[in-house]
Amino acid sequence: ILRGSVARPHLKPYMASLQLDGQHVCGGFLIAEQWVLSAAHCTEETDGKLFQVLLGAHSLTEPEPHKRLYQVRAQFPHPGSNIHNNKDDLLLLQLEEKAELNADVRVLPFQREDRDVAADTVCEVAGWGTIDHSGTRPDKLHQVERPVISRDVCNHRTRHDGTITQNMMCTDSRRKDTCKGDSGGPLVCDGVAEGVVTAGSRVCGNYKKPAIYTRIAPYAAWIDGVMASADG
Ligand SMILES: O=C(O)c1[nH]c2ccc(F)cc2c1NC(=O)[C@H]1C[C@@H]1c1ccccc1
Repeated sequence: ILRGSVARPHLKPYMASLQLDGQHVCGGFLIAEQWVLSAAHCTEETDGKLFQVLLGAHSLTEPEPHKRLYQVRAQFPHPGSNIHNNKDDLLLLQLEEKAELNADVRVLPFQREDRDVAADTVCEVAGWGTIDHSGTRPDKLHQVERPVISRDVCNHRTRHDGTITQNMMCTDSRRKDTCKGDSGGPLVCDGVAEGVVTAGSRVCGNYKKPAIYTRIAPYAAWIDGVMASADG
């Protein structure tokens, strides 16, 4: 998160850190007791290894009362996701067991009504991604508020030039922005997850390249289907 602030500890109890060998790779969030939603691109350099999911954390390194690392039983990248674009950039992770819910570990509801969030709506995004242009990685969760921008503005030829589909949405990236390592985290508007930070490589903090999110509502049926089919 660029030019945000350290989050209030454990006030975003749905946040997950997807880790490999103890290293944060991407964000994610708890959508059900045994399920985390993230971004499919985050699995690109894992050569088939499964993530581990850290829940209940504020600091990535310090001991905290409800912090716990969960094993992943299975990972389900959306079948339409691919390395060439940001389409269908969603990843469902089934935890090895149901997460123990408590003050620091809680499910975040996601939007099921497929309607665009109005432009200028101020939403919030959090993550353990880079916090400055030299790529400093934070130990604590950061957050930032960002206004939604319309798909038309985001698709302008000087911005993302028509690549933003109906299943994507954008927020203003002037100075304050998401950045590498924040991908997979939720864009939260009025307490509901509306989008997932896309994990395609993208410049951060440049107003000409707004942040891109996968809208969740269009994928509600896919999410429900995967959760229902995997012994759950
Ligand atoms: O965050 C992203 O946008 C993104 N997209 C990807 C695609 C493939 C892929 F193998 C990884 C990623 C990845 N995450 C990262 O590189 C994470 C490792 C870097 C990082 C940044 C800040 C703080 C901690 C760790």
